[in-house]
Amino acid sequence: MPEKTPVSDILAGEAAPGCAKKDPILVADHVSRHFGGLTAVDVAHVEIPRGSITALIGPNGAGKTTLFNLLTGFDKPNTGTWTFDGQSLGGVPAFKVARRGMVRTFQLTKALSAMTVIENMRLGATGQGGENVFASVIRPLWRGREAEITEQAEGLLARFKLDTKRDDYAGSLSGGQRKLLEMARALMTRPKMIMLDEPMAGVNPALTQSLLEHILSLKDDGTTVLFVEHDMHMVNEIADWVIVMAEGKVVAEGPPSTVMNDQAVIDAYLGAHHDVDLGTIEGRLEVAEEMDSEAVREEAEEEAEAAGIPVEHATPDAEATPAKTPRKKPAAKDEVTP
Ligand SMILES: Nc1ncnc2c1ncn2[C@@H]1O[C@H](COP(=O)(O)OP(=O)(O)OP(=O)(O)O)[C@@H](O)[C@H]1O
Repeated sequence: MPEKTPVSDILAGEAAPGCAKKDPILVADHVSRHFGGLTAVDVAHVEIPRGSITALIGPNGAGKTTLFNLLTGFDKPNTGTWTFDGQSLGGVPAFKVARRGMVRTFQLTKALSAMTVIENMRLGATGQGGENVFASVIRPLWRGREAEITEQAEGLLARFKLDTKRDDYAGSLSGGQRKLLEMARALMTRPKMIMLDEPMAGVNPALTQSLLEHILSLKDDGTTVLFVEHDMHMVNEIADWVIVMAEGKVVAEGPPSTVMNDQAVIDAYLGAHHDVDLGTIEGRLEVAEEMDSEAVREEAEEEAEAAGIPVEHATPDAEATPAKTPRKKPAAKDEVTP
């Protein structure tokens, strides 16, 4: 398994929102997207380091998925320019973005679930997300390349241990197997950079380690990985670099060990928990658990001690829910856990 990339290999100067990288594969400037009166994304500048694993984190509604959609050509920005591997990509449609080496994964749609695993893989060769299945099937790219595409697909299925599922309907796969299929089909275009949208959502905890290893193996192959994830344990475990968004902007950047204790990050998460009573120690501990943040946890525990409240009392289910276990986002409705 690859070691974490040292910060000195990633960073060109000081770690700060929008900071320069030594070898960025993606550089974006003034990217904004408005939905009516709502500003979903308003990123002044961001750089993604080549050959590393970068996590994009932030509270719900921070704009992470919208930014993914913009950069990969699945949505159009109101303003902004960006380059990928030195080439301008603004305004380039999604399937061409994929051919230039940048792909994103998609949760399996109904149409894709009704196709077999191998058909999904063949479709991945077109760089389509799955919304326009029938148009992509007839793309001229197919002609004369079917045997080659099938061979490549079978190789990837073997790598992701899905070869025994080759002719099963994708909809019959477990949550973890679906995530592997999403990753495998994205690799059909042999991308330089892969963008994973919540790779851990809906995955049985027993399969998370194997999924993490598959993601690390992408880096081992020299592929740049950018992923959106709410599972902070995963972020700590595999990310070399973390970019934090809140209210459409990049609010912090750095290696996982420092970002989780950054005041701007803590504020962004705390501010997002309107449903949690942050005036209580229980509320603070709940947020600490979600962020996997020692700093927030220690602060809340100190407060509990000062107030003479035993921490076990402040967290009645502390034993049932170990502090290091982050809360998971619920699985998508159509996902079946193994
Ligand atoms: N097509 C759309 N039409 C209107 N508003 C949208 C649309 N897509 C996203 N938004 C809004 O833009 C904001 C950013 O959403 P986005 O899904 O990018 O956030 P996110 O950080 O990915 O959130 P989550 O972690 O919950 O997936 C939200 O307020 C969302 O409601």
